[in-house]
Amino acid sequence: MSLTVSTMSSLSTSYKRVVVKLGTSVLTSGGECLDRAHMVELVRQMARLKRGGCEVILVTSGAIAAGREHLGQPSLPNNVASKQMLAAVGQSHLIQQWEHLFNLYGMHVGQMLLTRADLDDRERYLNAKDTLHALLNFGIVPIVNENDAVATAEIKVGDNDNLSALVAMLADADKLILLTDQQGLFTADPRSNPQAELISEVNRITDELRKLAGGSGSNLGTGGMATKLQAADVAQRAGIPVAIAAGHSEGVIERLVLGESVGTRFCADAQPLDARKQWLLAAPSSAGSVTVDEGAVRALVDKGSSLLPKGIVALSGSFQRGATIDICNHSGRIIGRGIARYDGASLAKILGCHSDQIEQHLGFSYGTVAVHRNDLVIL
Ligand SMILES: Nc1ncnc2c1ncn2[C@@H]1O[C@H](COP(=O)(O)OP(=O)(O)O)[C@@H](O)[C@H]1O
Ligand SMILES: N[C@@H](CCC(=O)OP(=O)(O)O)C(=O)O
Repeated sequence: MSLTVSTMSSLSTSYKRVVVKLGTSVLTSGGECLDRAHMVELVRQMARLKRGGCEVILVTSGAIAAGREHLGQPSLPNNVASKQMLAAVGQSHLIQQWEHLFNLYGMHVGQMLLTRADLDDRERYLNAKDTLHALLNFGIVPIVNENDAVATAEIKVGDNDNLSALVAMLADADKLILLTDQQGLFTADPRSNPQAELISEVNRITDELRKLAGGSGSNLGTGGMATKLQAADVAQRAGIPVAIAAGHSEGVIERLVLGESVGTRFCADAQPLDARKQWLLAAPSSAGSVTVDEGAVRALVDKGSSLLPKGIVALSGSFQRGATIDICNHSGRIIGRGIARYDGASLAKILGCHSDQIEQHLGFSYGTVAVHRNDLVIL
């Protein structure tokens, strides 16, 4: 069978670029193998979208499931090495499937396997961005997954929900669609709470809402609703609206981009963070942390001020000037992340100091702030 683009109708939408994330639960339909019939249907919808002038980026899970399938569902220890081995086997089969299916619709695909380390420093982040945009400019569908085979705890994003939010930012997407095995976010995990109700719209992600979102109810998925909410939070703040919906609802991608209310919708923030702060929010792992006093918390959170050495009470990690550091409150909760204007050793000498004492303590000064508000994002 060979379809061509000319045999298909297109779909007219106001969106210019969407990221579609497909969880393992959708790609396997809850079973042990990739559900190829359903994958065709999802590609059909994405192809229609593309034909209507909307670029599509696919973030796909399923490498581990595909590896298990290809090796005949071996019984392996449930450890990282087994998962990495399965992902190494499965990723090539997964991308082959996607390539084959998109080719049926006359479309080319390009594979991008990322880890957090690839997005950690701003230059690498911008490189990844360039590649993504080059694929899109060439009319190619980028297909992204985490590079599980090499990702260790320190360098991995860890779940494809958060990865899809990073990709949506990299791509400057105007919609992020997270497809899973539930209709959306419920008031409790519907697997264990049949009375749970679907939440159709979320303006702000609050701590109460986070408490409703549990982990994965299956042993195939990673992260469950908790990571989907983290992803929605990041995307919202970058000005990207998000939908969580069921991958098996009929025509779900088409209906979402046509503006139909399907699943749970997260509105984009009216005042999105600028590009540099988006990167800070999303990408870096931090090289150290500072603990700040309550006055500093108020100044940072309520007034949007810079962090001064005076507000810092403790410091950990040995970091360079220019490193990304976490900012914690007295109970150790990370309240922000920013770029240090002083290296850790110097900062340790001036914490608690008034601005006019800095030079006296160090014999030099890079200015009065420890983390400038332009280099600071509140979490
Ligand atoms: N409040 C909630 N609403 C909906 N689903 C929830 C909730 N809390 C936990 N879950 C679980 O999250 C699962 C979806 O996440 P996950 O298994 O990681 O799927 P995917 O492979 O699509 O990423 C659901 O099957 C459900 O059991
Ligand atoms: N990168 C892994 C999937 C990780 C993940 O987040 O899975 P899921 O929760 O099903 O989206 C894989 O390809 O198997």
